[in-house]
Amino acid sequence: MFEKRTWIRLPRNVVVGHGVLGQTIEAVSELHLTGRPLVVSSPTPHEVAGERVVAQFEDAGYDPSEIVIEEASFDAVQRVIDHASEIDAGFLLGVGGGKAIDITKMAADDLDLGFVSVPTAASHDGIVSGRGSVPEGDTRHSVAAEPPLAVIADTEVLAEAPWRLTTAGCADIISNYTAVRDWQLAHRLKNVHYSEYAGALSQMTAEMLVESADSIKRGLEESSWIVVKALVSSGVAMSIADSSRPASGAEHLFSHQLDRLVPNGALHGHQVGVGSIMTEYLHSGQKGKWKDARDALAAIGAPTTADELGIDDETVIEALTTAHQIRDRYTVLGDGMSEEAAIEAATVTGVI
Ligand SMILES: NC(=O)C1=CN([C@@H]2O[C@H](COP(=O)(O)OP(=O)(O)OC[C@H]3O[C@@H](n4cnc5c(N)ncnc54)[C@H](O)[C@@H]3O)[C@@H](O)[C@H]2O)C=CC1
Ligand SMILES: O=C(CO)COP(=O)(O)O
Ligand SMILES: [Zn+2]
Repeated sequence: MFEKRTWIRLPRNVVVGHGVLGQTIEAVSELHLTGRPLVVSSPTPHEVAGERVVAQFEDAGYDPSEIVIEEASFDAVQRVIDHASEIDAGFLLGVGGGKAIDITKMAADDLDLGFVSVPTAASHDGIVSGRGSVPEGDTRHSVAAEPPLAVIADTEVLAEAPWRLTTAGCADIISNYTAVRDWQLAHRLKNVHYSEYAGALSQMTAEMLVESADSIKRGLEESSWIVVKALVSSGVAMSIADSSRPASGAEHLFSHQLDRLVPNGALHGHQVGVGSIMTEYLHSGQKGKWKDARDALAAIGAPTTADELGIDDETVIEALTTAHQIRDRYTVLGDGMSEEAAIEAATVTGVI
């Protein structure tokens, strides 16, 4: 008997463009979501877009409520769950960067409520994914979460966000190259399930972004359009895989470890970008493609060195040698790098 089964959960409405934040009610009512909307955001996104979303619901006769969270943590998820239960929320909207969106999709999953993703920055590829990424103690959890029923990505809002957020989104996409290489390696060495479709989509997304590098420029709204489409595509790859594997390999483990060592350090996308220069070197050696990764990042103005991340050399080495401990995910780091090997990789690639 044929036993294979797959269940791919994707958004129904992906609304991208100039001023589409003003179409929130339309996008939501088309989904037949009922009850009180709960808008979840973090402090700046609350000012940039959250207030406007709440005002639209008020004008349309809904009875919205809002909660502002400060960080991505299980405590924050619980606060949202408690607030949603208190007000008897009917559905949730996550308005903000990766952290606010992750918290909302995890709370929505627990509450069994619909969730709408409203990114205010093109800084990460969790906009569409059905995964949540949260640190806890010495580890980093990638947990199944509620994928959005709709995405409302207003390119006017995204283009007005600080430029570094957009370059971080580009770097999160460029890191897909090494993430897929790690995934294939884990498939060959550890028989980890590999999805050809998800792997190919993730790689193609990175290729298309790199080919568009000339059009990704500060002050051009078109750039936000290009980047957010890539972020959506990368999230779809994660949804197809039902795992963050297509977009998260050793370069992400390195970044997660940096988050532990230097809380509030550099942006997620910038860290994974620098990580991918070094993990590409580990995959393909000195004459390999690590220079392509570095040049692609440099072309869009993302950091390529520890200095540009604002992180000292010792911390980079500590993160590299301990990254494999973060999570049970086999990558090119294997069972860990020696300090000498880490210094060699970081030095040859010019990261330190
Ligand atoms: N679940 C998933 O599949 C994925 C999750 N992530 C997670 O997302 C997080 C990284 O996302 P980020 O967006 O970099 O972090 P973030 O949510 O902390 O946002 C970065 C900063 O940008 C600010 N910001 C957002 N929109 C703004 C705007 N329009 N104007 C001015 N400032 C604005 C925020 O207030 C924050 O200070 C990490 O926790 C990472 O693990 C990243 C990729 C995929
Ligand atoms: O950041 C991600 C993909 O870009 C998600 O990855 P994690 O599963 O490592 O949190
Ligand atoms: Zn990422």
